[in-house]
Amino acid sequence: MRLIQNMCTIAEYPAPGSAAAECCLAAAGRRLVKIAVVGASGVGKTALVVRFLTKRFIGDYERNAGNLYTRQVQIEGETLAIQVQDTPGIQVHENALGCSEQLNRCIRWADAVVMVFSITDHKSYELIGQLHQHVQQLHPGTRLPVVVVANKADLLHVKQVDPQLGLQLASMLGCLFYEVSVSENYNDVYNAFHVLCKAVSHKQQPSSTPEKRRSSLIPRPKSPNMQDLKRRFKQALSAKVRTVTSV
Ligand SMILES: Nc1nc2c(ncn2[C@@H]2O[C@H](COP(=O)(O)OP(=O)(O)OP(=O)(O)O)[C@@H](O)[C@H]2O)c(=O)[nH]1
Repeated sequence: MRLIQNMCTIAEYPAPGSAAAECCLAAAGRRLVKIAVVGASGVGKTALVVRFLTKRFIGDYERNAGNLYTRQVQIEGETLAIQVQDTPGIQVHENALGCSEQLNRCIRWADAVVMVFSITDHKSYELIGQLHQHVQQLHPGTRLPVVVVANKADLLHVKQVDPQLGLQLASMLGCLFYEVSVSENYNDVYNAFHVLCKAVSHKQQPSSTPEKRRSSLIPRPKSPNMQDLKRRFKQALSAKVRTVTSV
């Protein structure tokens, strides 16, 4: 995709996890948050990513081959570098997800995932449960932050999925949920990404949680005075020697 090349905050990178991309960010001294955007074809993944990165809605795109972009965000006073990986649309073959190795690599690479469906496409909604399971399988032993996004909220007249169902599904899966219209509202799009960045940032810095910070401020009990300990040890020893000699 060429349309955002003129944005100085955005750069295209050759591949997720490529040494070149990560070196750049490391050199800038930024912590890095990696987000993959996944979902069925045509649900608005590219439109969502471009809206988040440029604030603009651009109606038509080439079919996505999977592009990676980066920008900086402010999270709780810290500037983080975030990389957003747009991915090709997922197909379903006889009830099984058709995930390419390229897509699996993107999911493994990610610190967090945005799962998009369109309220105008019931099949794209049905795919979310399976997709969530697939993501968890690719990240065994960790709870990856995931946001479910119901897009095209402006197209109510051709709605096939009640957004309420999306909310129910997301809470059943333990994910956050945002209903957005990429074409009409930037703030909801921004919030969906922002909340993910925050979740990852907290995960990356477990020692800076408020509980930990608080506990480090509580004064520790003072250790017993060494001189006092030595004196008591000597006393106990000489008492024992006295007992033995008196027998
Ligand atoms: N009305 C409306 N159209 C949208 C919205 N978001 C995306 N679209 C349109 O939906 C179509 C598909 O959008 P894309 O962003 O290309 O979808 P995609 O999921 O990246 O598609 P693939 O590249 O095939 O996986 C485009 O014509 C967009 O303009 C929205 O919020 N409202």
